[in-house]
Amino acid sequence: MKYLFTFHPYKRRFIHPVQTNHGVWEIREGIIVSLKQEDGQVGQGEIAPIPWFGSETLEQALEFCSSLPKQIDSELILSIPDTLPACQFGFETALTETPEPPSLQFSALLPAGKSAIDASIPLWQSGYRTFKWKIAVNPIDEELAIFDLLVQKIVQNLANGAIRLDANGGLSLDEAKLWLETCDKLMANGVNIEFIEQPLPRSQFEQMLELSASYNTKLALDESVATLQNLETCYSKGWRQIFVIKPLIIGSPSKLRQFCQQNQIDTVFSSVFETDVGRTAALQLASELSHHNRAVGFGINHWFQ
Ligand SMILES: O=C(O)CCC(=O)c1ccccc1C(=O)O
Ligand SMILES: [Mg+2]
Repeated sequence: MKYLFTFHPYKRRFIHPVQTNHGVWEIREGIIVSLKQEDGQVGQGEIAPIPWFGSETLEQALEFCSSLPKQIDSELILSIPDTLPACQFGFETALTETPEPPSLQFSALLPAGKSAIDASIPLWQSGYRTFKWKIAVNPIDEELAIFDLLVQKIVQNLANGAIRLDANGGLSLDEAKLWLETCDKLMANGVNIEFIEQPLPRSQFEQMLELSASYNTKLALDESVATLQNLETCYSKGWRQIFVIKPLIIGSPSKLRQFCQQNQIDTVFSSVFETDVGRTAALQLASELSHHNRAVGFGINHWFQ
């Protein structure tokens, strides 16, 4: 099948810049690709790279789009190299129509620092029961003190709430142990700490593997499994706890499907602050492939001005 190919770059400013251990993120840039069939039907897909996370850059994606002829076919799309994972996702999802995904449980992302506490209240009231809080942004004693209040507010007082922490690879080994001890104690008191995400940088896989065997609190890999090749490597090296999957940057959705069907891995699907085009395709994959006891990290769909 031949398609008429066009693409449109976009740029959106966050209402509240996103703060992580990697720094402050103010503008989300990406590309919407359109594939028009001979009968006039148009399929859309989204390319939303995060270079600091291990995907290609926006420039590389733009260069790839610009290098293509006006007419392309699915054979070309299925042969996009693994060095362009966000392009693989954008083009492949534009080939197929996505039905409305069934309803999923969503996790809400709290702002870093102490504003998390106030932010959690209206989110709880609007129905969120899983919250993710970024750590390794401020000094650890400050964050431990805020965490204590956060747990009192949202998890302990109100039954059935869960909290996940995301360090974005920003902890030292000692800090990671301190967080894990803290979480283990809370868990022993009935607090639902779902997991700590990417405590150490991806260069420290072996240490994370050891930590995952030494504490009750679970660990999730995120930066370490940014692409499908990374995920396969971590799985083959013995990772059996949680894998965060960011569909828009992991690469080919058909290869992801294949991997998840062959290996019963524990997954958490997560957004990269894409538009509704990528979001719909990503949620479809999440509903097919995620374990339904884990909320998807696609909460609050109004990030942008
Ligand atoms: O996963 C979520 O709940 C929200 C999305 C999120 O945290 C995120 C979004 C963009 C880039 C990196 C990350 C991250 O998980 O580190
Ligand atoms: Mg993360």
